[in-house]
Amino acid sequence: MAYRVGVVGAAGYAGAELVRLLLAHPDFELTAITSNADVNVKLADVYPAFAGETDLVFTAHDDPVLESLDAVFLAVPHTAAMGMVPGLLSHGVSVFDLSADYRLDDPDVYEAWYATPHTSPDLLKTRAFGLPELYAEDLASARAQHVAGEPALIACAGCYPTATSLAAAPALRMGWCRAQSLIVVDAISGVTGAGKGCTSRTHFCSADESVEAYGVCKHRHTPEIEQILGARDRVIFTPHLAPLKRGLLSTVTLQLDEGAHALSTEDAVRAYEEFYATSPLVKVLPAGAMPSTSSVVGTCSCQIGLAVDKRTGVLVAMAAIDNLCKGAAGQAVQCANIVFGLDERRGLPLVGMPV
Ligand SMILES: NC(=O)C1=CN([C@@H]2O[C@H](COP(=O)(O)OP(=O)(O)OC[C@H]3O[C@@H](n4cnc5c(N)ncnc54)[C@H](OP(=O)(O)O)[C@@H]3O)[C@@H](O)[C@H]2O)C=CC1
Ligand SMILES: CC(=O)N[C@@H](CCC(=O)OP(=O)(O)O)C(=O)O
Repeated sequence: MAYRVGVVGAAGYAGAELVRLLLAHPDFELTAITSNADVNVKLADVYPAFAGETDLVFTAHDDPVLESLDAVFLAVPHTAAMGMVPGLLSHGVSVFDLSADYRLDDPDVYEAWYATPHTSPDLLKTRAFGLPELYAEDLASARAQHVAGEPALIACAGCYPTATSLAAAPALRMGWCRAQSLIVVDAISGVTGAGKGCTSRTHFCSADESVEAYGVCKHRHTPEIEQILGARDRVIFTPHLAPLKRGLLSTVTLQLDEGAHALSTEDAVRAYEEFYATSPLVKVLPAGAMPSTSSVVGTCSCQIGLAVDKRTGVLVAMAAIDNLCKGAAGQAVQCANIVFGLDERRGLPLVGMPV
């Protein structure tokens, strides 16, 4: 039996990626796609990549059919999502929210970073955090809710927090890092990370042939990364925009504790391989190999590379993902697979284009 699902915000970049994945998924029947800007327009007229594959037509974001579905994926901006989630849940629809609205545990932290009061803070206590490799228990609870006939709310992790945390969390959880030390994150994203709308920063003439830092010391993903890593006020996060369509590389520098100074790169690789032994979407590369965005673009895989610098006593942990896939749509489908009792890889592309 196929589960009936919908995508709200399907004309946006993350929404269109959801459509790509869901149309190819054997267990989900994509029943509704919404866009207010393109209502009554055929999907293939907006994204010619879908020509000949589907006759789906956009309906409005408040299409009542959404309330009858098994699950809805929300690919709308933060603040818009929290206007929709309580209503969908009240109709028994599970929600996979790609926005930041339900990611932060503390509504005051949300208000401080998003300049908007949270309108359904109670849901923050029961939502699952959608980063399966690091929040298996949350996803198991969401699965149990589904089995019990209750709708689940999954707050899918952000793109930068996903790559950064997959790179850094094992070292922190295994106790390798010096207590209270700073965690330095330099990350690079392709321009689709900024969504479909064009700004002076993302305009071709600004973004092409240039790499620039932005949001320095004030990016809204900082508290999300700190929450996942359990490192409040210790993350220095510097995102950069690069002239790529898709792809995100996060390079994290972690100060090793004296007890971990004997660690070699090979030891670190072995320990990370063990940490991710039951996480099929994460590929830990051998010592000396470097993750690259080109290897993961179009896939839901995350490649991790590691290097220990004995001279300075740091671990450099790097993770490459496709911001639209493992960083957004693919991770949402991975979470849905788990909630609906399917193999977490079901329907997800895992091997990129070799060249
Ligand atoms: N792009 C990325 O790499 C990632 C994105 N995300 C998150 O996914 C969500 C979508 O991002 P992205 O696809 O990049 O954004 P886009 O700007 O490309 O698309 C946004 C979509 O949201 C809809 N929308 C805009 N405003 C509203 C509103 N007020 N109420 C309801 N719907 C609205 C638009 O609908 P319409 O068609 O009517 O204009 C559009 O379809 C965001 O929350 C983003 O933070 C998460 C991780 C990575
Ligand atoms: C390149 C670029 O501009 N990226 C976006 C982040 C991507 C995103 O969609 O944010 P969420 O993961 O929180 O949804 C930014 O820096 O705001």
